[in-house]
Amino acid sequence: MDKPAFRREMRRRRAAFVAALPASEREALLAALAERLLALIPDTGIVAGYSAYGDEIDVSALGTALGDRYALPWFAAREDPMTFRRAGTAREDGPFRIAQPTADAEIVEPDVLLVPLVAADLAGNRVGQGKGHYDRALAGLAARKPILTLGIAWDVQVVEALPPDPWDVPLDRVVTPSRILG
Ligand SMILES: Nc1nc2c(c(=O)[nH]1)N(C=O)[C@@H](CNc1ccc(C(=O)N[C@@H](CCC(=O)O)C(=O)O)cc1)CN2
Ligand SMILES: Nc1ncnc2c1ncn2[C@@H]1O[C@H](COP(=O)(O)OP(=O)(O)OP(=O)(O)O)[C@@H](O)[C@H]1O
Repeated sequence: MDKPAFRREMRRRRAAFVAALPASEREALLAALAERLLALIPDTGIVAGYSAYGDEIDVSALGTALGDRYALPWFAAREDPMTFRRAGTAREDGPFRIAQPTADAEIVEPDVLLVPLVAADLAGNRVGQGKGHYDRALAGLAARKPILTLGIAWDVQVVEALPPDPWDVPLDRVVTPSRILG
């Protein structure tokens, strides 16, 4: 199966899982994920999360818990590289129609990067949106300072093995509501 077909297949699998997930169970899984993440994340440093959209797993509870230390991806335009700004509380829609901090929020360099996944394997190889935003961010940030990278997903998004592309930078850990891999 080629990568676009695999990505579609995994998005379908995620959609089917989320559609069948009762609200109460969803809340329990989100709380379990936030708790696992809080236990893994060091006590200091900037943590870049993401504003979940569609069927992605929501990490906003972690953002609330981290307060000032929480940052989000920020884009001026679709073609621009991904940057990060302190999350604060104000949000506006970015060019991908994903909520982001306002343009006056401080630019920051994360020490911990939460990476929303379409799929990952047991070794931390990853498939995302396919636009290379996280591929480039992982390469760029890691060249400047040590960074902890945590892939975030529902359990159904984890597969045994994915063939990595040459530019792929494996994740340090993959975290789901029930497991920490890696
Ligand atoms: N919640 C969240 N925030 C994120 C990402 C992500 O995957 N999830 N990103 C990850 O890089 C970055 C934004 N990059 C993105 C790149 C492409 C699309 C996009 O095209 N989405 C549409 C169309 C997909 C398609 O090409 O078919 C979609 O999902 O329907 C979205 C975000 C940073 N913020
Ligand atoms: N370090 C990099 N610098 C420039 N371009 C890159 C880099 N890494 C990847 N790319 C390009 O970005 C695209 C990423 O496609 P790929 O299918 O690997 O996305 P992905 O695994 O879903 O990851 P992402 O979540 O980063 O989009 C490819 O076209 C690749 O050539």
